[in-house]
Amino acid sequence: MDSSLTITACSVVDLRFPTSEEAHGSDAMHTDPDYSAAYVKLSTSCDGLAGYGLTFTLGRGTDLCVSAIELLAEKVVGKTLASLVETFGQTAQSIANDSQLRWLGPEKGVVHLAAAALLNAIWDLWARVENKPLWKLVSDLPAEQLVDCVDFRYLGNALTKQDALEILATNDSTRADRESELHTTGFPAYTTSAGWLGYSDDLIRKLCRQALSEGWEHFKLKVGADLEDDIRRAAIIREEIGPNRKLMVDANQRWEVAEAIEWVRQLSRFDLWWVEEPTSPDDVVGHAEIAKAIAPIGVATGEQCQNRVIFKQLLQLNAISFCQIDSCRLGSVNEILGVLLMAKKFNVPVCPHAGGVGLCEYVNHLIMIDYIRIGASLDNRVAEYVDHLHSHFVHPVVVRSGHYMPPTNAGYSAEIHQASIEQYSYPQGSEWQLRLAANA
Ligand SMILES: C[C@H](O)[C@@H](O)CC(=O)C(=O)O
Ligand SMILES: [Mg+2]
Repeated sequence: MDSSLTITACSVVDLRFPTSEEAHGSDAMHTDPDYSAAYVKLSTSCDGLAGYGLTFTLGRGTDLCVSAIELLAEKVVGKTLASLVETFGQTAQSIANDSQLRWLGPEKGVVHLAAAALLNAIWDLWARVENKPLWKLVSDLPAEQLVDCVDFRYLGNALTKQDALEILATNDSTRADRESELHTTGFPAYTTSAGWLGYSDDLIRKLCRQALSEGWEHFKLKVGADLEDDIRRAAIIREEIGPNRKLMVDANQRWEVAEAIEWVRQLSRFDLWWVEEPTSPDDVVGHAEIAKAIAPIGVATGEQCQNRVIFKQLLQLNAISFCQIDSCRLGSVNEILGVLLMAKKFNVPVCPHAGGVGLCEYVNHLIMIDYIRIGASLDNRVAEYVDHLHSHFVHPVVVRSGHYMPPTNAGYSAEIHQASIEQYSYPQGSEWQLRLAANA
């Protein structure tokens, strides 16, 4: 790497896509999501070379993330890329732990989402400089360097640096086989695209049939608002997909603990594989209680787990059977690597969340890293796929017969077409100007 390559500027755009107009992405708590992103570009001293990153939001409030990223940017602008990634775990820690901004978290909420966007852009830049897709950059790192990217603070009673090195060492001799397997068959995925809460019964049927024809084997249905509706919708989807394919449900935090147990009991006739976010993402003990009561149906959670400490507790208390990392809620690859390593140590499969804009593009890299270097298994592993907004990305995900294929372009895949930015930046983009004028 050219050691003088310097980050010269950080620009941030508030991008919003009006997905709520057709209920795409809707669930029992988020009834009108406009899939959105605070989108970062890090310009550099090398003309034409930039790093791109984003954090996922739901519409209103994206501007708060934009402001937080602008505040954090002073930690990277003027720095060389080499100095930032040399001890990347420390860089991540310094961004997540600004001595004043941390009061707004710490390591949670808007400021942590902002940290993720900024760090995602640094990872993208590093991968571009090395001319590798992000997953390949990380998969090729020497074990010590990979482990130095992790922020181990607060993990000591669950995962040490030594544990991490041992996990990597155990997987080392077989990693090339797994990498070549990914090139051939990809990583298994599931679809949520047929099951959004705001979709009509007819649309669910139609989308199930379409997904079956595309080779999907795992389906997720949104539930939690009304039991009778859930029973009817689950019956439709089970009828369409048959008895042998996997069905998961997602309540998006809608229930009290006892209510979750009873609701799942009512839905268990549809042979559920997991129940996702049954209650508050902060209620670790509640998750453990639900997990015990509904077994063998598994509890899955993570898309709104604010940081690695919550994941640590969920794992320590046997509260989850599926660990759903989120590429933008955790503090980027640095914090995610720590969670992947903990999940491996506790023998819990990682099934990343990807319902959002750009999240499929990101998890595509993360599952490759997990399979090649850390989790090293496909047992009970599926990554989420949703079929929205991919055409806005310069290098969109490639999914074949229900499997994510390894990205081939250099970087972390978050770069968005300039034309899309001009249409969907908020409020000045042409699509929003049309809508704002129509509503005036
Ligand atoms: C608001 C989002 O679409 C959310 O429903 C995504 C989600 O829970 C998932 O994909 O899982
Ligand atoms: Mg979910």
